[in-house]
Amino acid sequence: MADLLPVAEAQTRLLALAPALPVEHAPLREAAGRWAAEPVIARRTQPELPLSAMDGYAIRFADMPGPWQMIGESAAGRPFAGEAAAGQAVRIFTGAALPPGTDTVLVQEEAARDGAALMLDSEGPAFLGRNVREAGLDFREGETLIEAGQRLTPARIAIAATAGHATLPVRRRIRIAIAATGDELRAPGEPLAPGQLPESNGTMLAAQLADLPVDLIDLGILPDRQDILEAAFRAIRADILVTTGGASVGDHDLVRPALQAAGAAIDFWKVAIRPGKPLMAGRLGDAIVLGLPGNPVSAFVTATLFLRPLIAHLAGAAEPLPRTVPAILGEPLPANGPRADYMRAAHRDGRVVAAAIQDSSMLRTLARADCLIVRQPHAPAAQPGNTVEILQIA
Ligand SMILES: Nc1nc2c(c(=O)[nH]1)N[C@H]1C(S)=C(S)[C@@H](COP(=O)(O)OP(=O)(O)OC[C@H]3O[C@@H](n4cnc5c(N)ncnc54)[C@H](O)[C@@H]3O)O[C@H]1N2
Ligand code: MOO
Repeated sequence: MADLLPVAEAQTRLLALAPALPVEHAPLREAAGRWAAEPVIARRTQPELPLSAMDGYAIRFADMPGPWQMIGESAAGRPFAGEAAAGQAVRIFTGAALPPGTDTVLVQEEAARDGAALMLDSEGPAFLGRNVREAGLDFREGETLIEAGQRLTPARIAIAATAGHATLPVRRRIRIAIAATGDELRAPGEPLAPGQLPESNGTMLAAQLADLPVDLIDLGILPDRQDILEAAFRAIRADILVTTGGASVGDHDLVRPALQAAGAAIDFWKVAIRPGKPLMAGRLGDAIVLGLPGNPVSAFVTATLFLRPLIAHLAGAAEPLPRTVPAILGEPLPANGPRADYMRAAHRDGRVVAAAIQDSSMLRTLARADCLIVRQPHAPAAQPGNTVEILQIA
């Protein structure tokens, strides 16, 4: 197994092939799901003024227990114009600015009204500042709200909007060409002659990348012909070329020779991983090439561990690799061999159980799985109740 590259080393070498893509300023809705290319700094303080957290009455706490004289109203976006003096109160609503002279909000459920007179109907606010959101409670102008390399999640898009940004700095979108290879493949739904098979890897990969900032170039199904593969690879104008199939050692596994004939420099081929051993990576002109194995489960696992991280890295992610989480094993596992194993598994009664058959051609076990149990090379046998690391996939 000396010729098989450990998974972590292969990931490091793949990411090292990636250039730094240019930064652009994308409108917030287009920036969502991408990664901040620079820190995002607050351009304003939130809230800018003390605001009421409840519907009720703005009062001075020193006037407790009342009564008060009502002098006006403050609503969100329509603040009270004047200032409250001792003994005065202002009707106020959630999100409205606290009128000058007041410091506390009496919620309306604890108050009684008689015309312009306001009285307590229970104990009232317990302390000065009750039900008031102080200026700067959320954040202050100049504070860093999002670090460079963090993903622009829905919450981070919202805070950027609140902080005064209409656009955010992100790496430009990534152009990715996907080619399935194999004479036996036909587009999904097409009639099949004996020995033919519906193409599924291209569709699966597109689905696996649906949440990433990529523009797909679909090269469709390429035949097992080195000259045709080479011509197709030469014509690529993309940041990443992904192929599936033809990566192994058979007479019809022509992706590597075709890439080399097209001028590609292969950085590595074959990784100590199951499934997915014949994975290859390299450069073809300006493009990074990733050759995934053809077995559907192998393509899925290597896309999870290599293709998605490569895209995240190009897109500016500080932490592009998928993160495992601990889980409790429900059934025993045998000792592992020399390759890291990513076993299709599912949660059952709060524990994870690996599928009985781990064949890399079987989409049914993959479709039933909600996680992959990660077994390090030479991991000893594991028993129910042991903690294992998993990658969530559904
Ligand atoms: N003598 C050896 N044989 C094999 C080795 C080896 O080391 N020595 N490695 C095995 C491993 S591990 C894998 S994984 C496979 C993958 O090889 P390839 O990348 O060359 O894959 P293909 O032979 O082209 O296809 C494998 C299998 O998957 C089906 N397939 C391919 N593409 C698609 C697609 N786009 N959609 C659906 N199904 C696809 C294809 O029909 C084959 O059944 O090699 C082992 N062999
Ligand atoms: O390692 Mo290959 O990916 O199963 O069968």
